[in-house]
Amino acid sequence: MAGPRPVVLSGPSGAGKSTLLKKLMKEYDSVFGFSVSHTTRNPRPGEENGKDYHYVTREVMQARIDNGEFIENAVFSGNMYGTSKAAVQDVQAKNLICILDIDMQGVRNIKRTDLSPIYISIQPPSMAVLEKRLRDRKTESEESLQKRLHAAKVDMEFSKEPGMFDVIIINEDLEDAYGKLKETLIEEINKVKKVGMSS
Ligand SMILES: Nc1ncnc2c1ncn2[C@@H]1O[C@H](COP(=O)(O)OP(=O)(O)OP(=O)(O)O)[C@@H](O)[C@H]1O
Ligand SMILES: Nc1nc2c(ncn2[C@@H]2O[C@H](COP(=O)(O)O)[C@@H](O)[C@H]2O)c(=O)[nH]1
Repeated sequence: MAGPRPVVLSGPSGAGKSTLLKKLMKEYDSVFGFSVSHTTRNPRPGEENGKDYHYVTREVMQARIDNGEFIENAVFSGNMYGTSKAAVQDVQAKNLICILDIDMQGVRNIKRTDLSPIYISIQPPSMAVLEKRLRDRKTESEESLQKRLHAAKVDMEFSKEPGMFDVIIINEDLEDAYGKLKETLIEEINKVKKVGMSS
């Protein structure tokens, strides 16, 4: 379907992807729509089924993958995650910019599709800062935290692969990082606003 280009936000767990995308969706609520992924991990306090994720069992997730319902799927830190075709279509049907928050396996897999998004990597200023943010968030067990830190090291190298991302944003100061994110997306934002005004 023709429409605004989707946006992929990727980067290590704890780098600040959700924080940045929530700010963006708050400021431009009629411009962006979130692609609600499926996951087998448990909801965190405050997360809502159908809004943050569709929380499903492994059996349900695997059956839907086998049924061809996903554009991409991956195992991250021991849990399954995936972007369903319906999640993206729901946003695109409203002519909004679809935002996907996915890990690096998802980025590789999306590159094999015809989605053609803008690829943005959100990176932490250092591993030490990342670890502090993840610990302070208090959402992970020690085991999950260690898995996420291990994946983060791989992700930080992956983000440097030439051509992998259109833009890499270091999220040190939140307002600076948010400013860079808006700057990257302003052209697409203005296109959607223009269409909204003329319809
Ligand atoms: N620039 C920043 N300065 C300080 N703290 C930050 C900054 N950006 C985000 N945080 C905090 O760091 C923690 C991790 O951020 P967030 O949950 O947005 O990361 P994430 O990349 O979405 O992680 P995940 O992939 O695990 O969902 C949160 O507690 C958030 O409030
Ligand atoms: N490949 C995919 N990765 C996804 C998807 N949804 C989320 N994620 C990534 O998983 C990790 C962990 O997320 P968390 O919410 O448990 O902290 C993070 O890097 C997300 O970007 C997806 O559909 N596909």
